[in-house]
Amino acid sequence: MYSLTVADHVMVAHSFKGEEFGPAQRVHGATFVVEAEFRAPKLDRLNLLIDIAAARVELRKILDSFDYNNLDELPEFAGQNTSTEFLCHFIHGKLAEAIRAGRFGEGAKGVESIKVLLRESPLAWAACEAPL
Ligand SMILES: Nc1nc2c(c(=O)[nH]1)N=C([C@H](O)[C@H](O)COP(=O)(O)OP(=O)(O)OP(=O)(O)O)CN2
Repeated sequence: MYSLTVADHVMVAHSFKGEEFGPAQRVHGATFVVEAEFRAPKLDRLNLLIDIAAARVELRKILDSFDYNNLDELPEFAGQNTSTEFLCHFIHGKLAEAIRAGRFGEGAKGVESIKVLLRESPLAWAACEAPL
């Protein structure tokens, strides 16, 4: 199995509902480092898993849809606790959609699974991994 990972980052504000969150019930900021790992059992005719530039562009587009925003105010996230885990799943869904829509090009047809990992600090991170 091959894997290819691209990374970027996103800056947001958000708050959480639930006493379990303590001070994080108040609006606070977060800068997430985002890693998207694509896996495929074989390479395309150019010996690529997917084109790195295409992957970076698509990941950036997804992050731009909520970068520098208060997630509490975006209809897309209404009623959700936008936890690190939740955002991993959200980004995973958007990347899977982009691959299915052919926005990663022909080579991406071989991609079997994606893992999205978000680091919310050097001490804590979460990931969501699922087949396409
Ligand atoms: N499973 C998760 N737990 C928490 C997340 C998360 O995304 N997934 N996020 C937060 C907060 O947004 C923030 O990152 C940390 O808030 P904080 O209140 O400092 O929480 P800590 O658990 O680190 O520390 P406390 O001792 O509870 O204050 C919180 N949890």
